[in-house]
Amino acid sequence: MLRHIARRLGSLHGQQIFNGLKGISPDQLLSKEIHRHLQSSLETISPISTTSLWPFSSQPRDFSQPNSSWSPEMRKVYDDYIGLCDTDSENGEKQKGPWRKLPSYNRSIKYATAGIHLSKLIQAKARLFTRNVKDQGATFEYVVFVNKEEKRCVCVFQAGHLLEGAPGHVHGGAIATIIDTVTGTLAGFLSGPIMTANLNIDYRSPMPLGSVVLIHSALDRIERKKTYITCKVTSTDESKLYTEATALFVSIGVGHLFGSRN
Ligand SMILES: CCCCCCCCCCCC(=O)SCCNC(=O)CCNC(=O)[C@H](O)C(C)(C)COP(=O)(O)OP(=O)(O)OC[C@H]1O[C@@H](n2cnc3c(N)ncnc32)[C@H](O)[C@@H]1OP(=O)(O)O
Repeated sequence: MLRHIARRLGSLHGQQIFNGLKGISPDQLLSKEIHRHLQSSLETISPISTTSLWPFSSQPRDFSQPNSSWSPEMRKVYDDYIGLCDTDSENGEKQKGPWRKLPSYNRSIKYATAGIHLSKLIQAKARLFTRNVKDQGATFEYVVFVNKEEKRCVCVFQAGHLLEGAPGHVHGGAIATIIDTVTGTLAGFLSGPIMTANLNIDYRSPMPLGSVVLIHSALDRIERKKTYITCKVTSTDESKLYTEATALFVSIGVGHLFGSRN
């Protein structure tokens, strides 16, 4: 199917996409591309050439950029981590930092080369659960920073008013969602395409709506197809523990999503 779609796109775009897929199975295609993009800078998608006839934008929107709904606390933690990321110095040289901010799109497929175009063709109405509400600040505001060397990440998360569970506090399912997302992002970054097999959560303290918290995730171990991640959710000064979790992700070929076992 992907080759068929690429053939149609390729006819619009100088055969670029289809030629790139020759000899590669759909499984290999997305596995390779998604993994390569996650492992590399994750900064931009390689855009395919566009013509004025092409109705779609070629750059996906990064949802993990500051916006007016962010509290000063959210912005301060974000700025602190940005200060630890790769930067361009005044003389134009790259300065290495231990952290990297990951972009966040409203569909995972957008991480793949030409994924923004494929996303218009495959289940076009689908949206990532955590990025499906347009009202900024209403649900999940979050940014993930990853430290590749230490195989861990930190997510700055501001919980919006539509995430209520117990009165005035964040729903346990919403907390599970953001934990699944952050631990899954780290597992995907380290191991390529994965799915959640197991998620264990201990809720230690209620999290007030509007809270800004840190979600610390780290690799525990990798055994064959299994990637084990540990997770702690704390206040931004790390004095308060809200939640602890462990997660198991199993590596998949993309064919797994279409019913084939490999
Ligand atoms: C893109 C970036 C940004 C994107 C940012 C977004 C990130 C979002 C991340 C969210 C991800 C999700 O929510 S995913 C949605 C929720 N998850 C699902 O729907 C998954 C449904 N389950 C499945 O499809 C399957 O059961 C799998 C893939 C989990 C496992 O497939 P399988 O076919 O059973 O795997 P199999 O090869 O037999 O097993 C491999 C090894 O894992 C072990 N194993 C398998 N399942 C389990 C289990 N539940 N608990 C313990 N161990 C297990 C086996 O014993 C074996 O161990 P050994 O013999 O090697 O010792």
